[in-house]
Amino acid sequence: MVKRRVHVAAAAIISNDGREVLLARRPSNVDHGGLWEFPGGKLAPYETGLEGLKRELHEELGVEIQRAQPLIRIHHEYPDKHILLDVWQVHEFTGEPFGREGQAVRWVPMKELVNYPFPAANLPILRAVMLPTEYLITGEEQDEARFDACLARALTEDSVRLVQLRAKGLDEAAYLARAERALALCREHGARLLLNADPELLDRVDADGIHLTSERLGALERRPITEDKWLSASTHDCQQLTQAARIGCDFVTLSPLRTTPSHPEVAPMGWHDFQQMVERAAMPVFALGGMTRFDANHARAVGAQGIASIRDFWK
Ligand SMILES: Nc1nc2c([nH]c(=O)n2[C@H]2C[C@H](O)[C@@H](COP(=O)(O)OP(=O)(O)OP(=O)(O)O)O2)c(=O)[nH]1
Ligand SMILES: [Mg+2]
Repeated sequence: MVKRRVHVAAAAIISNDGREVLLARRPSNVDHGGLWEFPGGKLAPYETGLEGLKRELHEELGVEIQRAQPLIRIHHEYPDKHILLDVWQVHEFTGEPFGREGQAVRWVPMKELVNYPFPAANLPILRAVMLPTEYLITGEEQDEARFDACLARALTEDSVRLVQLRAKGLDEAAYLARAERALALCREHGARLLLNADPELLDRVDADGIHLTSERLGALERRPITEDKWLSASTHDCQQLTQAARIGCDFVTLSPLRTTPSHPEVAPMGWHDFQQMVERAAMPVFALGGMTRFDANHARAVGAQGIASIRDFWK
């Protein structure tokens, strides 16, 4: 049987305060009936994703999109069809949303999203909705006071909300001490902290998750931490992306996009290859390697979650 290919545009509509997202419930008489979804629907012939989304949100909710940005694209095999979910983050709209087709519609706090039953393809969308566009990786720093000052600056002035504590030069005791201070700073600013360390360290510091080096990623058979924590990993090629999906990573970095002073010997992949790999990855991907915040829009446009960087944030 040749499967039908269906291109669906869907919207993550975020409330003004950034805390809630709008969900709709699929009627009981359609496929995936009774499950919750991000409003949207199938594209008409020759429609682009954004055109189709505008039409669907008008038809289903009575709202007009003013500003939207690509969030994530997911290819998913259902038993009867191959579906491309083309998800947009809607930042601004006019009109008061209501279920024009009789469907239930509800604003749901981000934290409660995981309690709603969704179609199987939707898990990566939940991850993407909760993630910011920028992922800070901490710089190698000898001096603890300087470390604290750099992190505090990035959290306040750059409004960074996702931090990876990378400190290859520290022994375990020094790493743990730094992690405790970094965690306190992150909590103060509502940011999440992932430890680039042995997953077992999460028993010692109650951080928000673990970032795996590609070496740790390759050695794992299964997800090393519980579902309530976040798991990210460093990847550089398709094989590592597949491994990250296999062990249930929530998101990844993919590098090096450009040549960087820290890894001058590694050939950069460039935007073309990056885009092709991101398109096949069913999880949020941060572009890494010579990235600055000025690259974030372009990263989004080619399907990424955003950018990860040390140098652009560490000053
Ligand atoms: N809108 C939407 N569809 C989703 C999500 N997750 C998911 O697997 N799907 C699937 C379910 C359907 O097979 C397909 C969307 O088709 P649909 O039936 O809603 O299409 P439509 O709104 O154009 O409705 P219709 O006029 O064809 O009845 O995508 C999601 O979060 N939102
Ligand atoms: Mg629909």
